[in-house]
Amino acid sequence: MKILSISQTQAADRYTIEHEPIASLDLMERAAQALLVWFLQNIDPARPIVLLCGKGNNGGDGLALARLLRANGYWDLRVFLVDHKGSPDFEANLDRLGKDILQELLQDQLKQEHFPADIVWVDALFGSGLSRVLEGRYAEWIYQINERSGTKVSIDLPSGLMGDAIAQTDLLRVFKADYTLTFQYPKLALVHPYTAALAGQLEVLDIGLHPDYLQSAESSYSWMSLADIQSIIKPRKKHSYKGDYGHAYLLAGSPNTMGAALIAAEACARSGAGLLSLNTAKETFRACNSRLPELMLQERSSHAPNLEAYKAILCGPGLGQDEGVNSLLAELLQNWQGPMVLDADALNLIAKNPSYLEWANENWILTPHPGEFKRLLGLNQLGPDQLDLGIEYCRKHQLNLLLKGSISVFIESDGHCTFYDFGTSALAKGGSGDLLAGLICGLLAQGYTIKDSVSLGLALQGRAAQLAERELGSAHAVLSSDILKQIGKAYASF
Ligand SMILES: NC(=O)C1=CN([C@@H]2O[C@H](COP(=O)(O)OP(=O)(O)OC[C@H]3O[C@@H](n4cnc5c(N)ncnc54)[C@H](O)[C@@H]3O)[C@@H](O)[C@H]2O)[C@@H](O)CC1
Ligand SMILES: [K+]
Repeated sequence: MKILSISQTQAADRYTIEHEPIASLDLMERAAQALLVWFLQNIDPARPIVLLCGKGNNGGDGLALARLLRANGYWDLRVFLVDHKGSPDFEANLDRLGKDILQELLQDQLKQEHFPADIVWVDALFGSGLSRVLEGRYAEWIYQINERSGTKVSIDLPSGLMGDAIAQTDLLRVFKADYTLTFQYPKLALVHPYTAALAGQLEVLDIGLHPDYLQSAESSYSWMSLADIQSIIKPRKKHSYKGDYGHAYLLAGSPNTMGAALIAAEACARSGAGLLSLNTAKETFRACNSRLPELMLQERSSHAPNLEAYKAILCGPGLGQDEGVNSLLAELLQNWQGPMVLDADALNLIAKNPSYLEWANENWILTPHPGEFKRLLGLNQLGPDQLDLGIEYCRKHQLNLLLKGSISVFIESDGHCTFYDFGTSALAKGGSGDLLAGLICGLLAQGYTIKDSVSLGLALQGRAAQLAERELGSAHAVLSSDILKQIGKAYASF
């Protein structure tokens, strides 16, 4: 699914209104119906709800939703208005709403009034029409509400977030949503690593914008959903043997950090790779054999072996950064032309030796977490320009980079970005990155393309984590070892 700019978003609305055709007010009603369905599925009608409505069409959505909520049994409703005059669709919806639940939003109201702790705040102040940072009473309201408890739901965009003007965002002047219900497709600010956390959990609601516009619109950003994954998976053939599924080669582990290598190796094997060799420290062989007897072990030396037999390589998990490892890595980077995942210590060594990037090519996939990303790019902190800097880095060195996070971004060597929201909080633990790197390497070994390996790897990791969480009852308790055991069920779930 493409991610469109705000001007394209506005054009998509106009195109739909003209070509479906549909009246703008009816399109707003369709949007409100989609919002209502989400509320019916997620919010108990007994809870108190306050809707904050601006005077543009985002406020109009809020008014239309308030009317539909009321008609569907949500009785404890209040609507705060910032103005009675606004866009035509806002005013039309204002006329349709019972006056008894309307109230003017006063300057200090949110600060002074008592609101119950289980309240649901609906933010319909600003959506895609926001053109500058919030100031004055708007900034004050956002500040006051962010201090309040309750469940916070934003319509289309959290107010204060400019859909695609990331650099202009003031993080302290944005409504901090628990859920953002956005229309038709995500906007860049909802998935961008600098601002995504402000949107909370993202829900994309289909409001039937015209498919012809969406198809023809150009964008270098896209969004992948789990529904897109099934078509990627290659079935395993009955008449096949291990050689059909590729031989993966792992350069990973050292005596103190074998766990990372073993997690990556097991993930690689469970992804379906036919054969798996691990180049690691000799003194760990006994542990490797007992934990994963499927492994073929190769004693570490400071020279790379003949790599002809292998289809894909993973370097990094638990590798360490000593001189022997460094020269072995350099040799691999220089000589191997096939698909390769570079993670953890391999990234740290590249950050220390930027000249290695001269050997980079389109088969490299760097998989940094934000700390490693900072080191690779030589940044002190990650600001609003982090994605642009990542794109520049990939284009310059002609490599691919997966920036891992609660929403991960895959930047291809041509600068195209794909965003993935497949993670769960169970993955916020050591071992998750090793597991993902192993999955991607195993998929590459089986002949999946670079992009498909990344997409399927993230999907398997995310789904397996969800399944482990369900089995154990809580995200807190999930370990990488639990996630590894769910990879089979994750495959079956697509
Ligand atoms: N037919 C359509 O175009 C549809 C629009 N929809 C809704 O319409 C929204 C966009 O509506 P609008 O374009 O009216 O824009 P908004 O409702 O986001 O707000 C625009 C208003 O805010 C003012 N404004 C902008 N920045 C400001 C600032 N920093 N401080 C104070 N005022 C500021 C503008 O002058 C304008 O009056 C979408 O986000 C979505 O919620 C949906 O109803 C779906 C259909
Ligand atoms: K909003």
